[in-house]
Amino acid sequence: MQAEKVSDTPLEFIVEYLAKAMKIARDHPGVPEDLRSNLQKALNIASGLDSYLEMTSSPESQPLAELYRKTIEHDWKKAFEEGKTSFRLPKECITGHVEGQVLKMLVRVSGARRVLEIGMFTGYGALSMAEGLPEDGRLVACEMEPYLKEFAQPVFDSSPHGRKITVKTGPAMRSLKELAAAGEQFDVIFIDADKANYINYYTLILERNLLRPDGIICVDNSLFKGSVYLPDSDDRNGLALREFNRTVREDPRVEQVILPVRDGISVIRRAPPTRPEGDECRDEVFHGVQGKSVLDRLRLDGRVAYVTGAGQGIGRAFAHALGEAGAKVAVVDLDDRKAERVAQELALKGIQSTAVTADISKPQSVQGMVDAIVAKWGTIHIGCNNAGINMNSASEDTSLDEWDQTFGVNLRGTFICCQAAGRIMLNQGYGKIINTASMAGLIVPHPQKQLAYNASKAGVVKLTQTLGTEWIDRGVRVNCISPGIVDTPLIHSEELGPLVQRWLSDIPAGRLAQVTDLQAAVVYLASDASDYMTGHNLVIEGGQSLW
Ligand SMILES: C[S@@+](CC[C@H](N)C(=O)[O-])C[C@H]1O[C@@H](n2cnc3c(N)ncnc32)[C@H](O)[C@@H]1O
Repeated sequence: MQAEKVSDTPLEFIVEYLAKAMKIARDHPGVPEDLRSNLQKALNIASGLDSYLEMTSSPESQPLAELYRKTIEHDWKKAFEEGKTSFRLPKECITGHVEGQVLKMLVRVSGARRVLEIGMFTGYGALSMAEGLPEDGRLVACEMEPYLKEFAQPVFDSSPHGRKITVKTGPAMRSLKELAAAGEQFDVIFIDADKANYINYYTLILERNLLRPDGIICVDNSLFKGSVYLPDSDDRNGLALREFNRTVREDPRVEQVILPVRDGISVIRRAPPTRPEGDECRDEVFHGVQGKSVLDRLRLDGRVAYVTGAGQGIGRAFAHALGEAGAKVAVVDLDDRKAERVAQELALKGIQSTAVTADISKPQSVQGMVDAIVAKWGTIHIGCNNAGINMNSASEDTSLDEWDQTFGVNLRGTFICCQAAGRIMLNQGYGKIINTASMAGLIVPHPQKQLAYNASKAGVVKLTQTLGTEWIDRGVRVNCISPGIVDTPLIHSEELGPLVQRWLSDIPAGRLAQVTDLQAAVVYLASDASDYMTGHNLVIEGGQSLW
């Protein structure tokens, strides 16, 4: 038999009292109809809210639903009587669907990688937040009762996110001190244990730097059934929360808002440091350039980029990287289906993208590409001239046709793109051009023969140096990236495949480059963080050119 539901949140109390008032109004014929009708309206609004929030929040995962069911069905009284728990834990302790979704959302939108929970109970909140963490994210849950760790672990094990969770049993204060002593720091901390200790947890978190700058503390039950604002309340926990909320409100190190979800969730953000006295700290090193941290300076929000040869391989990886950093991306390729496919991939990730077909060896085609992008997005800020070709032949056999074709795309084509996009950029006084050169412009990769490719890529480096210095005073930076041997389908051809083992012995890093090894470089060169860099050849080859 289901136990009668006990009111636990301000809203549940409102519903309970309205329902009682309504019953009285119904039972007393003398109550004016108007009063009855208004009471009913208030009751309808209040009693429908929680179930509506539940219904409209994204559904919980199967392991979360299982955890909820297991928790609600468990006999907590018996567990206490049998000495399995040191307190009688009410099942209402559980965070539940809507609050779990709020926590997961906060973890996701803040980009958190490390989360700390103080007071895990059966792990609903922990698993919700773990679901919001990236693959390599980590959550430490502090819980007094070893019994609860045993209770939660099988469900954690059934979830693909459970392995992100480590449970530390024992008093939370002791665990926090251990974590601080080990130099641990968290992006999000959820406080949901013994209310009287909230203030001590909060103080320790800030004083021992357990929360990273700009990190978030969430606090559960911060409205404590309304007793934090009811003048006649003498509930000990409610009064502790009232004092806690007031202290946080007056703490200049943080900013706070309380969301009236369930029993109240405080969201507390650790504010950026206030300007200290003394000249040495009042600079951009301390406060960031225009107040932006180094990671924020790598963002490309609002920028318009194109990448040629973006239908596959390195170009596709560049297109994804620029889009992930916030840019709108024109995916340019000779093959319209490939361009379209990559543009769709970007769109799936919520990146604004467009597919453009162009042959970069043809000036009119390149002009068409530039015009199409400008017509769509108004300008171009970032040009990645990446398309290139490579035909292998011994130098004595290299035909002029092969030479011309290779140079036509790799060097002449790159110049055509630089010039067409550069005109737009010079005109607006801002631009970032990133050309794809090659390690082959520095050393002579062997044993394969590729004279035209090597010479054309060496030309790309000189083109980059020349444009980079000629245009920098008008706001246009031109740099290039020289990848080593990249693991793309091209090198697994019948001709080149057998050479892979041989190449590996020439690479200090002991492996080929993956296209993802190049992604951060293109974002850096496209961003304001690299504004003082121009004409540079950024070599990413696992050390191969140094041996
Ligand atoms: C409200 S429940 C936590 C609910 C949980 N966050 C969830 O998502 O379902 C509070 C938990 O804090 C634990 N707790 C209470 N005092 C503690 C302390 N001093 N140290 C560690 N855990 C404590 C209790 O055992 C209980 O499991």
